[in-house]
Amino acid sequence: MNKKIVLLGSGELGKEFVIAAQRLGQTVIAVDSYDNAPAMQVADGREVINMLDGKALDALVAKHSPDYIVPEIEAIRTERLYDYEKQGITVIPSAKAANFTMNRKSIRDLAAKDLGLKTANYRYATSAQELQKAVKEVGIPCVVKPLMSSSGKGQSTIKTPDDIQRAWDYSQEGSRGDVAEVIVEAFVNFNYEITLLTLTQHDGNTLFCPPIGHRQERGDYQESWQPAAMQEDHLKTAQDMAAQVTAALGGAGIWGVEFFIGNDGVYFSELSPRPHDTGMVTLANTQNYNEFELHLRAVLGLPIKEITQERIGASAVILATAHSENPGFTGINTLATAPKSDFRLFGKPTSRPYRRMGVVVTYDDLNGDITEVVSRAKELAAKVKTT
Ligand SMILES: Nc1ncnc2c1ncn2[C@@H]1O[C@H](COP(=O)(O)OP(=O)(O)OP(=O)(O)O)[C@@H](O)[C@H]1O
Ligand SMILES: NCC(=O)N[C@@H]1O[C@H](COP(=O)([O-])[O-])[C@@H](O)[C@H]1O
Ligand SMILES: [Mg+2]
Repeated sequence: MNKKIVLLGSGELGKEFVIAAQRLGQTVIAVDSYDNAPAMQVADGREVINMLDGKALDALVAKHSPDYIVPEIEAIRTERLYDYEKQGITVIPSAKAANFTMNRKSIRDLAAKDLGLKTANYRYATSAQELQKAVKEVGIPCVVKPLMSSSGKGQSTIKTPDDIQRAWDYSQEGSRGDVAEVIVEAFVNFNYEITLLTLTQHDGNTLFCPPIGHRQERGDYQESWQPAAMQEDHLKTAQDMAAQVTAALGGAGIWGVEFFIGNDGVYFSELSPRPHDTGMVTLANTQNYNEFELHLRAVLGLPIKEITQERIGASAVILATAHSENPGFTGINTLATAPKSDFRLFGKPTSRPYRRMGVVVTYDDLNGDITEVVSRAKELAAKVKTT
């Protein structure tokens, strides 16, 4: 069963996915907009194209005629994926999932309006003037995000009316794709937030990983841990919502479904139809299969009967501090000698401030102390500096 997979996006998440695929003898062509991206370094082949260019995507798919197309980022001309599905290529998890999640409007309207899930109150705006009006309607504080962006790019919080113009300008700098529109969401004063990794399978058996807690700065994750302590009824509510939204989008794979938990219950935030950055905590072997192995097995249609928690764990990111064409690290020996921990350096060929360059994972056995495991991950990550 050697299958050919075209991976659209070749960052750190793709790299671990390719490693999982290689271990089961699959062939992967890794694609991104720049050469020597992390996943390319371990794949069978590579292509450098602009994935927002439909013609370039068509040519790539025609050239390789893969069994599977696995999107790894959002910035893809996802409308084209429906056609590839019609040609008999399996898009993971489905063309609809990739298409709806690339634009915050489609996924938010599906969740809030069609499925009636609880979300932050929200409006859309296509100009600074419309944003003024939208902010009045949802109230201050509120969060502004480009419809097409990820990892917090172009995202900011409005705390006073004076912030509105700046939030608009910032959203336009951080937006990728060709849409100028933003979503403005009421600020949810949550107690904590989680990612619920959800596995959908061809046989209809949907499974959930233990919830992952995480902390964000500038809209980007800093640490994550598993399991996140949670009230049983909140977990059940989140699982129900995750089952509904993944069923509406269709297909098999791992999904990172994000929730805020406040005093007034569980809010659906957004989801990735692919491995999630906060799910890198599973690289600490917290589960019988990490999120990348789960994704690969779901892609190949290998049945997963259960997901079990084997350890507790945490992850903390290693971020670059400066622009470099030849990034390096100091402090790696400290990581190498630390007990109950491991790390990844992604091999990104260039750095810019706040670019994620690596990750530290820590773990303990099931009766360990999660707070201690998280502090250890943070302390270790802080010992590494990029040069
Ligand atoms: N309405 C909100 N109220 C309070 N906090 C929010 C709200 N929206 C976003 N945040 C905070 O910002 C973080 C990033 O937001 P979101 O997940 O929407 O951005 P993103 O760019 O899609 O990030 P990623 O691609 O990494 O998941 C959230 O995890 C949360 O901490
Ligand atoms: N929140 C989404 C996320 O974490 N995506 C991961 O980051 C890479 C882009 O990194 P880069 O911006 O450093 O090239 C993506 O390719 C994916 O692996
Ligand atoms: Mg998010």
